[in-house]
Amino acid sequence: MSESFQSAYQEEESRLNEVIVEIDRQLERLRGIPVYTGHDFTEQVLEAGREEKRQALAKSLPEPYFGRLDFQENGNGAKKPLYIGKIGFDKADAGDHPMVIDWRAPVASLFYSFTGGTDPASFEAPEGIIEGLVYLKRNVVIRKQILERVSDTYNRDSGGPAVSDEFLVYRLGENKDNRLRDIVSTIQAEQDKIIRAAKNTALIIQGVAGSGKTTVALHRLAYLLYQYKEQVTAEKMIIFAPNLMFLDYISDVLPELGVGDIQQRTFGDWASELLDIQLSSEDHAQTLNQWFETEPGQGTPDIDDNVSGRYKGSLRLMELIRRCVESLETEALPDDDFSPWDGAVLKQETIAEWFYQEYKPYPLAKRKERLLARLHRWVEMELKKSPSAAVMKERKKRAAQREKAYGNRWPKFEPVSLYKQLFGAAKAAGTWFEELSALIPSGVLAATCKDLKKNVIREEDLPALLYFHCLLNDISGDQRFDHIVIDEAQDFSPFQVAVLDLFVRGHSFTILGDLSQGIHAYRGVHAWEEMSSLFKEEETAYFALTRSYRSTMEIIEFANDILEKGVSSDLLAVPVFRSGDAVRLIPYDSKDSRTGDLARALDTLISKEYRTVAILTRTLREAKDLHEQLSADWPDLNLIDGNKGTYQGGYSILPVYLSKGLEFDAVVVADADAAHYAEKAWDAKLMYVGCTRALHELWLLHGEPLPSYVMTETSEITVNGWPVE
Ligand SMILES: Nc1ncnc2c1ncn2[C@@H]1O[C@H](COP(=O)(O)OP(=O)(O)OP(=O)(O)O)[C@@H](O)[C@H]1O
Repeated sequence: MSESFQSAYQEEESRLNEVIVEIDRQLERLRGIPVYTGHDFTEQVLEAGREEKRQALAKSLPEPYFGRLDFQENGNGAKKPLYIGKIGFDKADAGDHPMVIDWRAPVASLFYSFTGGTDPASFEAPEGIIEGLVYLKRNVVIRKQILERVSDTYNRDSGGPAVSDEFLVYRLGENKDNRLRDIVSTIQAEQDKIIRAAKNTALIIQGVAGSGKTTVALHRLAYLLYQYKEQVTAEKMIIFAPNLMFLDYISDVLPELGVGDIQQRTFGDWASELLDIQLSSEDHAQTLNQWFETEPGQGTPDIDDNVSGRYKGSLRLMELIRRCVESLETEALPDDDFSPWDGAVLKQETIAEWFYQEYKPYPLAKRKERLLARLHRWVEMELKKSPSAAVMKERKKRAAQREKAYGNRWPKFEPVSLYKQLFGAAKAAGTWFEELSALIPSGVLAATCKDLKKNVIREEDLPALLYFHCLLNDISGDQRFDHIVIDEAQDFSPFQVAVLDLFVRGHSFTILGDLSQGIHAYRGVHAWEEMSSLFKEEETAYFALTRSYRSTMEIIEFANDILEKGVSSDLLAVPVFRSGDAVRLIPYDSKDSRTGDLARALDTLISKEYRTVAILTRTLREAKDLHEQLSADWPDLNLIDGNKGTYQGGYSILPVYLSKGLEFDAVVVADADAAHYAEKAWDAKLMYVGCTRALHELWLLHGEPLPSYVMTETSEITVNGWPVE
């Protein structure tokens, strides 16, 4: 241990003790105040504040901070060490600066945005830009109040070098458990920009595999809650993610950041609940079957804009629906007078004036409702003019029948009913439906009509149904969001985002994805312009994350090669300098040895004490078969088949397409050969997704031949055959 390191360690240890004593002191004081349970409002507010503080202090006690930045503000005295933690707090007797600064505070942004050199650094504070000099950037690891590591990543005294990746590499080298974790101690400058971007912007983020998209989105939510406390609440923020297992996998990050109550849903769940409709239970499995389970190696059918999912996610359908509702509005009103009994007449022109002028600000369903209520009030007024009670009774009876009949002459302003009419699955309320239906691609029209006649509603129908809903009804205050995160957004459609935009205030979106992982291209976007074009230029911002933090350099270079050769993509990842074992390409000894070889691979990797290991098969069928064959020897081996809502970690077998979003210490790609992965961009993307799930070690077991996009010849990156035992 060098002398300077020893003194840094001692300095930090004594500072840590000081902080712990202070937290204990404050906690003791707060716990000594009896909990207020009375009815006095002011006291209740004070008690809530004390309770929040008690919890925050107790939470920060085991690890009060993780970083230190020595900063000297221009024209404002001496350099000061700023300690940065997940939760900020001041010294009880108000010292001249906080003991620990919340990582989300403006000054803490320097800890992340400062990349080195000797030039002055600056950050944006509420009072304006503050400039100064950074002297030291230090990471510390504290666990259970014990100082475990001190790592200086920048020291001005050493000539002002670039901030080093040493601490980041140390963190990335750790084995992962079964959950995504927070990264507050190592957020990178490019990620920090996204986390702290202004709230009312539709951020679109293209990030290579492992660039921290999901992680960054979660940190951004925590930041928005801190920075815009007056404008946003956790309950009014939502994360859309692809499935329940993925939501479970990411579910620890927000609580770690001290944030609760943010809604985490799949789009299908949220939309079908809002519309109060039941989605077809077979839809999901049928879609996956159609696209992923057909004969592997043959490649998927070609995808164009008239494929059902692409069309139903398109702005073409959105426009059709808008026109449909526009026609409904012009044609809805019955074109004759209303007469509740012979001799009483409410002129059509009067009704039209109510509908087209007075109630114009309301959406259609509300206008109809208001109009019929007013018509009823008019009837009641007229009834009062009856000459006798007997006549009144007779008129009342007649009026009730005619009001009902009149109401029935109006179209039903109900999404499913209108959608069925548009696709020819129910009798249309007007000829304009047919004119619009003729614009729908014939294959989509016929298949959807067939489904709808059987009341089968699929997830791909939801944007259209939601849009009908929005055009016909009010979106209530409690249905509106302060912010929406869309993860794996390459699988979302422009129509989905356009409809969600109606539910969020100020276009406040974080939309993250990776086009290279667009394996659901039959429904997702093929270019980010499809989404950015939904917003005005000043409402949206685009960021690209190119550094990949998950995998070793060898794995990233191998995966980049798949993209270059198989997808002709230039969205390549830049690795952090973290070297590991070469990627292993292992031919099966023979066709019969496949199961044995995969078992051997699993056994070898498990014996290396990785906490998470996965075998990725090309199809679910193969995953199930293999799981059955291997589970006798490994009873704890999980089969991930897309039906579970939780993610257990440990050792898993799953089809490659279900691995998207997850990561494992070691990955075995089973059957990485041309018989399973065709010479098509889509298959290369599947292979890319599979390979980029690995943190430390990647093995590909295969028959012959390999697809052309699998690199074999670069000895620093790949090696052939089993490790020598
Ligand atoms: N700044 C960072 N410091 C430490 N670890 C990081 C950092 N950024 C990302 N990581 C780690 O990299 C891994 C990938 O992160 P994440 O899953 O958020 O990436 P992603 O871009 O969503 O990946 P993919 O698209 O491949 O699913 C995680 O283990 C995460 O903790």
